[in-house]
Amino acid sequence: MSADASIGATVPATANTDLVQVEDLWIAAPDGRDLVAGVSFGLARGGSLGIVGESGSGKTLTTRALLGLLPHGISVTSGSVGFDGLDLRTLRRKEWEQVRGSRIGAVFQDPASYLNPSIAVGKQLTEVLRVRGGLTRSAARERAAELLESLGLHRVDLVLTQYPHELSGGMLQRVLLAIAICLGPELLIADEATTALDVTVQADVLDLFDTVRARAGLALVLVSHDLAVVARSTENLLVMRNGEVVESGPTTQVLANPQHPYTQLLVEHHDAYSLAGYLEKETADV
Ligand SMILES: Nc1ncnc2c1ncn2[C@@H]1O[C@H](COP(=O)(O)OP(=O)(O)OP(=O)(O)O)[C@@H](O)[C@H]1O
Repeated sequence: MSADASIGATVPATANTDLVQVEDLWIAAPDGRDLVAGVSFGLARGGSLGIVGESGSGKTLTTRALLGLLPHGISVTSGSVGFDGLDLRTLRRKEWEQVRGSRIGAVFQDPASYLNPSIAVGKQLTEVLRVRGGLTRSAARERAAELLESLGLHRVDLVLTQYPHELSGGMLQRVLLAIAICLGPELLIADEATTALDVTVQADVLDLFDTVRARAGLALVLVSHDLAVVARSTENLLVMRNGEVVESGPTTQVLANPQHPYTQLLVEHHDAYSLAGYLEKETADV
């Protein structure tokens, strides 16, 4: 799909055909303090990018800029946030509706807080398919069941009638993922989406990201404090500290052979065993 010329402004044309082009992004707090300072990265269509860094390093704010959802009072002060040739900074509220949730989907750490506790999850999913996807009631129901089944849920007819509190964390994350991908986005943002899950469920959900990406050619931005998670699921990596990118490059290369002292520290303090499997090949190549 190409940029819709009817919404927003386009980013200056370059030879770069990346789906996501973030250039020299600065984000500031209400008191003027810089929270994100000069972050740049690109992400190819169908590609994957991990963002790691300690708490407060600016990972979430960077991805929130891609969703046009910065917390109240926090603003982008300069730089550009390009998506398929569109400058997201110039979108108006109405225009965001054509992008957020449809062309860019997102899943977060606490799926329950993104679902309405008093509405059955099936209704929440079918509403998106009906209202935003234009499907009829019965087509939406059929599509919702299909989607949940493809995301590894069993007895989906029952699940569709259940309320968020009746589902486990892993099931809720699958429901949220179904909502995030049901309109066929080109980009999925996953911000600590597997952090609260136990290790086996976490692996299942990460497998689902792979499946969905392969099936739909989806690009992925994966924010995690866990180096093993990004090592497993992303091709390229940004390491952030104090709002800045201190190191970037192919994930296996950055983690197997970190150049910046901060990345070295992160790798050193990470459970070496959990990283080893993913880095084996790279280490053998170095
Ligand atoms: N609503 C807010 N008001 C003021 N400062 C904020 C707000 N949200 C985030 N910040 C500040 O912005 C900086 C970057 O926050 P951000 O949430 O992007 O970090 P992060 O790397 O995602 O951390 P974590 O891993 O803890 O989620 C931090 O210093 C944080 O305190």
